[in-house]
Amino acid sequence: MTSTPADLAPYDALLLLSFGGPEGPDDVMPFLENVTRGRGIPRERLADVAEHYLHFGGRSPINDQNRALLAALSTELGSRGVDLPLYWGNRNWDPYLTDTLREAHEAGARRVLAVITSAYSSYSGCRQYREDVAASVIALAAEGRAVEVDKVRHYFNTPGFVGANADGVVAAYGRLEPGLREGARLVFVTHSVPDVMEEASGPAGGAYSEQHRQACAAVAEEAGRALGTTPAWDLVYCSRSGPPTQPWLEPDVNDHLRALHAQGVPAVVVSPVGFVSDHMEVVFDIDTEAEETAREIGLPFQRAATVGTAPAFVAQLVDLMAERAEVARGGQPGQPALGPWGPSHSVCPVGCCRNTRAEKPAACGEDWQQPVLAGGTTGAAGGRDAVLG
Ligand SMILES: CC1=C(CCC(=O)O)c2cc3nc(cc4[nH]c(cc5[nH]c(cc1n2)c(C)c5CCC(=O)O)c(CCC(=O)O)c4C)C(CCC(=O)O)=C3C
Ligand SMILES: [Fe+2]
Repeated sequence: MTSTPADLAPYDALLLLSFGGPEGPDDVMPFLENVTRGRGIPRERLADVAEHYLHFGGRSPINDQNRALLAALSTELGSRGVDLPLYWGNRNWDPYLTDTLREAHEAGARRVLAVITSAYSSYSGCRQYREDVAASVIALAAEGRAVEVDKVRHYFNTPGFVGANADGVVAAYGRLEPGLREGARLVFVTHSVPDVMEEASGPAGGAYSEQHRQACAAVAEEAGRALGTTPAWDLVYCSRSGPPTQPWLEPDVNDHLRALHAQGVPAVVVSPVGFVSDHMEVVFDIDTEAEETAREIGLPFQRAATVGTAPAFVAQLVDLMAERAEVARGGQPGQPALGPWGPSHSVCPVGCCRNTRAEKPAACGEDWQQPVLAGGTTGAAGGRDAVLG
């Protein structure tokens, strides 16, 4: 484990940036309208998804999981002597990002380091958050507030993320009947995305599924060390939406379980490697639907834990913050990464995870420019202290 300087200079605040979710039945439709604004999701799909949330009392698990992650991060930061304020802001629900950044600015924050609750490159998992940050920073500049936001690199191939997933897989194998363990297939599941989003993901396209395959291979290999042999694995998808005419990544997890059963696979361990905690997709699409499919066809099924607040994952996120601060100071920190691609970029290249629908400014990228403050000065480092006194 790296030692973290108590000071994450030049940053003066930290941010957990997430998706947000409804907290009760009355929030469900307004939340879904926020999520799907301009995204071309059919109404029937919205009604279906509203049902998933209502099935759980209209409350998404995601906010409480983020609260737990914030608490775990605070403890880890505190144990390393870091006492920067840690904020939480969402794309689709309260606390909304702009309000959070305004509050941070009010309390004195000028350079904020963000961690996003998504491990992989894609428009939905990365650039859309960067667009949200840009929109918030621009809105605050119009109020005369200068805030700069950077993000940590993608963590799909970091030892802490891979290790925590591997621990979950090993524990799930341990819950299968002993006679079933050896032949049990390891089925990794992530969020499906439209083929066009997959093709635009990362700097050169195709990064979404490739990063997943690299993470899956690393998790399987690490789990294999504890299990005695590396399990055979597949990567499959859940939560397809959009019109049926639009191609999305396949196979769907339910179809895949049927196919495995037909091939004679005796059992499955399902690892939701695409999700950092037990989101609605995990508790509904996997624990409810896919589990039911497995039960229907008589396929023994164990679901591996998501990384959640696993200590190795939490420590990894704090390591990434320390690394990113060193990069911002002009240093060259070690950047541990498993698999062929090595460490992901800290600043997104131009065109990375391109928005295929519209061109919007995106923060944390090579082509991002801090907006001009109301009053005529830029918010860029150097000028801002003079402006704001
Ligand atoms: C790649 C990806 C992640 C990243 C993985 C990550 O960040 O972990 C992610 C996260 C999440 N997605 C979430 C919820 C929703 N996503 C939707 C719609 C969509 N997601 C997409 C992709 C992704 N989504 C796409 C391509 C669409 C179609 C519309 C569009 O092109 O934008 C819809 C609309 C209804 C529907 O279509 O299903 C909902 C309600 C929640 C909250 C869950 C909770 O409440 O616990 C979370 C964390
Ligand atoms: Fe989603």
